[in-house]
Parts: sequence; structure tokens; C-alpha cells
Amino acid sequence: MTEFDARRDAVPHESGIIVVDYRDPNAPALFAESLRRTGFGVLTNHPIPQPLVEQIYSEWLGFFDSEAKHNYLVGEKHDGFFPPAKAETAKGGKKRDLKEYFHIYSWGRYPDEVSDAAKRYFDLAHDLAEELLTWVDDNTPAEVKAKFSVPLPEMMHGSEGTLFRILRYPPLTGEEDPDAIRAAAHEDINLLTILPAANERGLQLLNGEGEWVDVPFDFGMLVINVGDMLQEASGGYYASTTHRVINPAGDSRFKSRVSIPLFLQPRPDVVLSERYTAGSYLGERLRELARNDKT
Ligand SMILES: O=C(O)CCC(=O)C(=O)O
Ligand SMILES: [Fe+2]
Repeated sequence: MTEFDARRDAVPHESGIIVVDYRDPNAPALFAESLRRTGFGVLTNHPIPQPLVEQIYSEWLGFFDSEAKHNYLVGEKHDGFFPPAKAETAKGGKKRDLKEYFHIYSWGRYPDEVSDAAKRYFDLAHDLAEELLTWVDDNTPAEVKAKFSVPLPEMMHGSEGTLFRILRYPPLTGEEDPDAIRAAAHEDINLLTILPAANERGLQLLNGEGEWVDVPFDFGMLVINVGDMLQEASGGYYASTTHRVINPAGDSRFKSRVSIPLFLQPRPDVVLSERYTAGSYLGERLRELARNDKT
């Protein structure tokens, strides 16, 4: 297939995101172009098995419905369970998000009550993420690439900072603060985020015209978005796009939504720009979030 044919077949979604077939020989270029245009890319026919994702959704829903989660309450090191009362308030946001979640790190706590499916997913998604960073690195123009202190995949070598967040947005009760939503508008702090389509819709991005548009949602798709660290390292060539999760209407109000973003964090010593290393950047952003925390 010529480059022209591959481009013609890759029809952009109304969000501007290009839905890319992972097996397409032109996938790396199309994927990088989608990230450049919208801050997001979506992959089909990728190597993450959908049954593994579904197993995580179902067994972690059971975990969040159980009392056992309280045995893993988050401490100083930020691994473990964040109950709704400890959920984050987005930078610049006014209300706490309507969610609870568990933070998994390679070195951190992991519940005895679930199988190792989430650990297996972490490893698979991490390997894929390194490949995607290679795609992006290979398809970045030389003048932008010259800004990277090391090639993008190398920024991850030996990193222990990558965070796997298992999120549960509980059913709505009607008692919520009218200004609170499942996840208020925010940008991710890290390099790239990998996110399988959730079991329920709700994820939206803010496009260049200032409109909120749905991110392509078909079950089985993998959504990847640019975080602030890639924006910083690329001098803004790749923009970290604002996104949010809106509250459901109709019968979906009575359903939980589960979603499992993996946030790729470079090694703390990696130089992102003249201003920041990955470590100094993360420290600054976590201090901002802590200031914003209304406890
Ligand atoms: O739940 C989702 O679909 C997105 C979650 C998200 O954006 C985040 O946790 O940073
Ligand atoms: Fe996010």
C-alpha cells in the first residue's frame, strides 16, 4: 500500500483524532500525526488482549464494592486506595472529582483480593508504550527531535515512576454537588497516557475551537494522549490536550464506570527542557495539586 492509500483509509473522527490500525505499515506516521493534531491517538488491532481488560474491569468492580479496599488506604508514598473523599480536585477546578481509585506502582501495594491480571496488563501496556514512544520519536521532525535530551523511549529506561490507576466512578445518587463531575477538565502530567476504552462513555477532549467532543469509544480501542511532560520536552510541538469525564444521563446514571489509565513517567533525572527535569516537573505539579486539595 502506498502512503497515499493509507492516509485515504484513515478517516479522522469528528474530534480530529485518527483511528489507526496498529498493523497498518503506515501506523507510526499516522499515529504521530494524530497526536500532533489533537493530542490524542486511537489504536485498533493492538496487542493488548481485550479479555484481559474485561477481566480487570469485572474483578476490580468487585474490589471497589467490597470493604477490603479500606485495608489499602493511601499513605505517604501515594500507592493504594483513594476513597471518594480523598479524590483529587483538578488544577484550577473547584470541586472534588466524583471518583475513587487505586494507584499501582511496580514497587507498591497490590490487593490480595484480585488476580494478577492488572499486573500482567501493566507489563504489556508498558512494552507497547515504549514502542509507541519509538513511533513518535521516529516521526518527529529533526528540529523538534533536537530538543529531546535522549530519545523518547530511553526516557523510560529504569523508571519506577509509571503509575497505573484503576478508577471507579460510582453510580450517581442525585445528591452530588451540581458543579461536580466524574473528572473535571485537566491535562495529564506525564509523557504519554495509555487508556483502553472504558466500559461506559463519558471521556471528552477540548478541541482547537474550544468545543468539547467525545473521544472515539468503541470497546476494544486503545486511547493514547499526550501529557504535559511530552509537551514540555517537545517545546509545545505535541500539545497536552485538556480532557474530562462527564456525568452520564439516562439509565447510565445507575452504572459504575471503570477505566484504567497508565501514566508513563520518565526517570526523575531525565532532562525535559532548560527549565525542568522530569523529577522537578512532577514535584512542582504534585505540590500544586496538594494546594488545590480541599480537605
Ligand atoms: O476515566 C477516563 O476515561 C479518563 C481518566 C483521566 O483522564 C485521568 O485519570 O487522568
Ligand atoms: Fe487524564
